[in-house]
Amino acid sequence: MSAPRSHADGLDARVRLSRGTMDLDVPLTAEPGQVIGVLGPNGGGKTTTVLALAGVLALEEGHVRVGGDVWDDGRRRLAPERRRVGLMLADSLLFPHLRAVDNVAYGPRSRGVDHHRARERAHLELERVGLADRAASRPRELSSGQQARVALARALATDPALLLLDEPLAALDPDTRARTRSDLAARLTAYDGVTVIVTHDPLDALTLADHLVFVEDGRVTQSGTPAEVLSEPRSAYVGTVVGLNLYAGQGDSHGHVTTVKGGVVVTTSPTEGSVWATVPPSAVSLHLHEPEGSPRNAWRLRIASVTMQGQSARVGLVGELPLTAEVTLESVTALGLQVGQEVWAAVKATEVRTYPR
Ligand SMILES: Nc1ncnc2c1ncn2[C@@H]1O[C@H](COP(=O)(O)OP(=O)(O)OP(=O)(O)O)[C@@H](O)[C@H]1O
Repeated sequence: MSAPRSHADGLDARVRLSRGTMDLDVPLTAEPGQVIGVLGPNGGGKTTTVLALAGVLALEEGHVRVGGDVWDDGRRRLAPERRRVGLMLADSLLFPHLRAVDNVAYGPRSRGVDHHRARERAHLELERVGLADRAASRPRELSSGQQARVALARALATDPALLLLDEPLAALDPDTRARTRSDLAARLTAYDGVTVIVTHDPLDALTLADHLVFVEDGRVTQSGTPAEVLSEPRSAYVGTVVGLNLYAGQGDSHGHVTTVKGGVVVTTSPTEGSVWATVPPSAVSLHLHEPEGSPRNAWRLRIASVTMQGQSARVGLVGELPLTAEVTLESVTALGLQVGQEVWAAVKATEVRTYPR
């Protein structure tokens, strides 16, 4: 029987360093085979974390241990080229004059593997990303999605214990992105090292990662499985990513939550004390007049934005309670919704969830 896998065999890191005005302190642990999705707003510290794991930036404190090897202990740092690490960025950074197979073989070659074995390995890695028949193509003869797959093959050709993907799909158009995302997911399933993927795209994170870590202003604001994060977001940014209206507030035993900005939300599932309250945008209905039958939640708000999304529209509302509503296109037309207009927004108390903050 094989020994159970643990963080000691995978990634065990606490990345502490300052960069400019940012003070970064990010713990990250993962078992072999796990995919960690790192998300966060611009400037939050995601790329800095990746650069520290790769060894490009030194830790000031903390540690990076991978597969039981110490890569950085805050005093001594293993050079990037001596780490078993694979890196893939938004720009695939392929050598334009080299064929795909030689681009992939470059990694093992630069680590001392002989020419023949490096090329053999490169062919195998190209086959694993579905590009066996494009080995002789140069980057300019490949589509953007194929170039991304060559970059992935190159990152994996050195048998990294840690694979770092920083916005790997960001440069692709939406169709190519969707296809490459599923190719990437398939390849990662067969990879037994730890993967850390930095992304802005919730879909990338939810489809590729089995654990999410949100980094905002140098700190982890939430971490958990996608299901945990989806059901209980714990920062305004996470709320936006998972597409829920999220309010911090104080709850009482009668189901009233007074939000920190002053608005009141009523729920049938009260939690007392410091709470988060969520309202799904699809649960918000909009009306020109005060809704009858007095729903427990009705606010008079002003429309700040209307964005079409397929067959529905997202309506941004401001006032005593900032709110996003998702309504049908028919409602937009029937109500004649326009930016600047005042409307009533109603939400059933049964649709409001609360949980401790
Ligand atoms: N070379 C640098 N010198 C000084 N400060 C820097 C440097 N690079 C980044 N920073 C600062 O470090 C912080 C984190 O940057 P980082 O690139 O890690 O963020 P990020 O989360 O990856 O953002 P983005 O999503 O925009 O790529 C930022 O506030 C930035 O101002």
